[in-house]
Amino acid sequence: MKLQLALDLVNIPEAIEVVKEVEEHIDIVEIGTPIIKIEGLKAVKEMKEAFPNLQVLADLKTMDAAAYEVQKAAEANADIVTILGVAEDESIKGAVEEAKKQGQEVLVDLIAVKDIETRAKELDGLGVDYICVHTGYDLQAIGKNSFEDLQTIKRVVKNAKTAVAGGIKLETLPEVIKAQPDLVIVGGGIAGQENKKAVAAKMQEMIQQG
Ligand SMILES: O=C(CO)[C@H](O)[C@H](O)COP(=O)(O)O
Repeated sequence: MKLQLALDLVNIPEAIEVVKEVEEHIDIVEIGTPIIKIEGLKAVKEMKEAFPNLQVLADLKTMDAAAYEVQKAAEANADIVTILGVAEDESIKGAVEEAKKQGQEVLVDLIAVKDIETRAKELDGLGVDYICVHTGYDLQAIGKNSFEDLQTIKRVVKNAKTAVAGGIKLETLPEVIKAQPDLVIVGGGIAGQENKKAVAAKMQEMIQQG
C-alpha cells in the first residue's frame, strides 16, 4: 500500500515547501487539478526536478484528447496521469496506449460515475493501471465519502491497482486500510494540518502496519 500526498490549494513554491516537510513519509506527490489549471504543467516539471526520488502524479482529470494530454504530461516528467472514468472508452484507450509508450501509468478517477461496479469492471478490461474511487470536495461538503465504493472496486477489479481519495484523515485512515487499497490519496488530511510531518509519518506507519 502506498501513500500519495495531494496538493491542490497552493502555488508551486508552497507545494515544494510542503513536500520538503513530508518527503520521507510519502511515496507519490500529486500536483492537483487546481494547480495545473492555474500554473500549468510546469508545476509537475518543477516538482519532479525538486524531488526526483518521488513519483509525481499529474491530476489532469482528462476528459478528451487523452493521448495528447498524456504526451504533454510526459514532457513535464509526470510518472502517473489521471483520466476521468466518465470519459469515452476511446479516450481511456488513447491514454493507456500513450502512457505505455511514454513509460507512465494511468489512474482513472471514478468521480461522478454513478454505477461504480459496472464502470470499474469495464475499465479493468481496458488495461488501466489504477482505478480510484473519489469523493470530491463538493460531495465531501455534504458528508459523503468513498469507503463503500472502495469495497465495491476491491471486489470486482482483478487486474488494476485500486486507489481511494476524498477527505481521508488520520481518524478515518484505519477504515480505509481495512479495505486494503493499493494507494491511499490524502490532501487536506496532511496538507491542512499544523504538523504535516508528524501526520504524514503516522499515516505511513499505519499503512506499513497494514
Ligand atoms: O482530486 C482532488 C479533488 O478533486 C483531491 O486531490 C483529492 O480529493 C484529495 O484531497 P482531499 O484529501 O483533501 O480530499
